[in-house]
Amino acid sequence: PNLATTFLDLPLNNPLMNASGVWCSVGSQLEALQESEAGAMVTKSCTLQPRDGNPEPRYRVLNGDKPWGSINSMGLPNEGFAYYLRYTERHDYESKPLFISISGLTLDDNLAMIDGLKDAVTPAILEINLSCPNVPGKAQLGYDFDAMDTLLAEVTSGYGQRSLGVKLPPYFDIAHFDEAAAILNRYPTVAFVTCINSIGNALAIDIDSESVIIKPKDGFGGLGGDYVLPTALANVNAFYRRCPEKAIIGCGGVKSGQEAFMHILAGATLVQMGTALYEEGPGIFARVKAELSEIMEKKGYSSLSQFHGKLKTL
Ligand SMILES: O=C(O)c1[nH]c(=O)[nH]c(=O)c1Cl
Repeated sequence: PNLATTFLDLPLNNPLMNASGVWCSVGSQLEALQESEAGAMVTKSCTLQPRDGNPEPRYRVLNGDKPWGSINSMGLPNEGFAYYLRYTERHDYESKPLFISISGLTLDDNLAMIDGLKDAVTPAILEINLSCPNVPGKAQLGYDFDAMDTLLAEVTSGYGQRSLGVKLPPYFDIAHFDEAAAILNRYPTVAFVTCINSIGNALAIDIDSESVIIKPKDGFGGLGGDYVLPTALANVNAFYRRCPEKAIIGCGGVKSGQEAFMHILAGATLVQMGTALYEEGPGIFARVKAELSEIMEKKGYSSLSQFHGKLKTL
């Protein structure tokens, strides 16, 4: 079977990539992704200035030996926009496409980063993060539809005719799928939607210590891993159905070829891995590629297009 695909007219060897935030904050990690079997890669969401982020412990896998997922409240630690812009200038675009994720703390910061990017000659693809749940005092843009609309109006005009994408939080209500999609569909240069970011503000408890397990925010943090797969699939399919002109990138609960296959069936063109990558490292891409290929072989599919978005209903 052939795992090759295209995204915004760029060729990819396979549809797998990292989720922003995982294994992509510093040069050594980015180089490891570059060397890995990932079909594409994305940088850690950045702010205009470097940030230390929240106090540790701020990431934990949940339930010890049999982890069902992760909880994190990193707090947007990153090396700052200029660092990632420099990486976009030294990335090997022949080997795989690069996405750059920005998550400005203010509209002005987002516009400043957009301004820095729009003149850049690099073909890095912009993914704007509207869904960081862990910056104390900063509500998620993705849950404030007016603010999201205003940001998209400003950002798309600042970015001109260049295509870009948005990273959305999970939604849990059909009316919210409808409203978010209606906003996105008013911005034709928003060429893709990445669903989902972590399920925000979960709480994990350790009964031995009778305590929370991460330090920031009294233990509240974003949930990833097996726990979020059904919600991730729903968001991928909801936006796939509602935004026929846009590509969907699936993220959430992918740890093997099985979940990658589900995301593609639900409408994802590319598939991101976060928690599973954090735990296994960049070798995961070769493993999941082989597993996806085996599933396709068994089902008689020779290309992704033969089942992409072909989820059946009853
Ligand atoms: O705490 C974080 O850095 C973080 N953590 C997440 O789970 N999603 C995000 O978008 C971000 Cl920005």
